[in-house]
Amino acid sequence: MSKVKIAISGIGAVGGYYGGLLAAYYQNSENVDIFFISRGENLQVIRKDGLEIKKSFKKINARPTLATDDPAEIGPVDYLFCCTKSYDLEDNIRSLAPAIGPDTVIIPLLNGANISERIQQVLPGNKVWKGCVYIGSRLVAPGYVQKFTLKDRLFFGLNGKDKEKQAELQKILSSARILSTNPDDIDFEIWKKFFMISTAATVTSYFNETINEVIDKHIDLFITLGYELQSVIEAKGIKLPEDIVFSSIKSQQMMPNGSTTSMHSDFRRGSKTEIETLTGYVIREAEALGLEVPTYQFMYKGLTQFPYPR
Ligand SMILES: NC(=O)C1=CN([C@@H]2O[C@H](COP(=O)(O)OP(=O)(O)OC[C@H]3O[C@@H](n4cnc5c(N)ncnc54)[C@H](OP(=O)(O)O)[C@@H]3O)[C@@H](O)[C@H]2O)C=CC1
Ligand SMILES: CC(C)(CO)C(=O)C(=O)O
Repeated sequence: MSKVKIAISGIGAVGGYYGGLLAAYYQNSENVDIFFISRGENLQVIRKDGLEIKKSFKKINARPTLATDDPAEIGPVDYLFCCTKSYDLEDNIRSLAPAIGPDTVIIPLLNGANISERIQQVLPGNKVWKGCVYIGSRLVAPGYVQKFTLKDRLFFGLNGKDKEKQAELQKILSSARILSTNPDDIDFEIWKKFFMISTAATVTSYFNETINEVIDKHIDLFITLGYELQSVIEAKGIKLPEDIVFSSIKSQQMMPNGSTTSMHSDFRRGSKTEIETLTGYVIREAEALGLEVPTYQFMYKGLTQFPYPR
């Protein structure tokens, strides 16, 4: 039997965490090869010293079969996890062409409501599943990923399709101690995660405060964003849990003090951000549906039209 080839594109906070756990477990495996698609100084450090992952009190060093910035060195893989940011999703997917064959399954782990659909538009003939993750992690230095939340869950799938292949992937993940769920209704999970991250990323970035700070000081606006987003998602015909506005905030109260969203971290660093995917998307969808989302609108305006206080 030929080896299962798995590539992870974007060895940052999310790709580094999941790719790292896979590479550490399958190092020297006769059945599975793990490839990292990375670049720059991060790639140089990983090639030299491996990738270090800090998870609670544990440190794991991971060395993939190959770490490269050239997907042609890898060739077509069985599974390709996409873990870059959403602002360069399409360009990144095009650059991955040499690693994508007719049987390659693509699994995006990015935050966003329509990430798989965006990939499918670039690759209309390929298999694109859906995915999302609940972890909080950061690439704190080249070659070094820290996970700061206890929460640790990866959801993936494609409603009712490819079940056998999904079972194969889930076995590969669980052997590497990656907690994953392959639900019957992956769309539900994607929208639930989008709900959580869109509201939290928007409010933490707007106030330049951590999740617990905005819960303490601006709970009213956090809730209002939730109601606005709930109205948009429901108008699209998507069913969410009835208590989504409050359960979503409650689930984030469990995050360690000082935790914030990755979009807020990007604003703080002065980097490019995912605002169009996490905030702008809601405004554009609301407009198309003829709905008002005033709180989203003023926060979006504040975040896009004024210099960010740092
Ligand atoms: N961090 C978190 O806790 C969570 C993040 N997410 C989501 O996951 C996605 C990824 O986020 P995160 O991991 O934090 O982001 P990071 O910026 O930490 O990681 C993305 C990585 O992708 C690399 N990259 C981008 N383009 C390419 C390319 N063409 N070739 C090789 N490498 C590339 C970046 O390199 P470079 O630095 O050189 O650009 C970077 O190292 C986002 O959608 C985010 O919202 C979801 C849940 C939790
Ligand atoms: C808020 C958090 C850490 C929760 O998983 C997240 O998804 C993100 O920052 O992108």
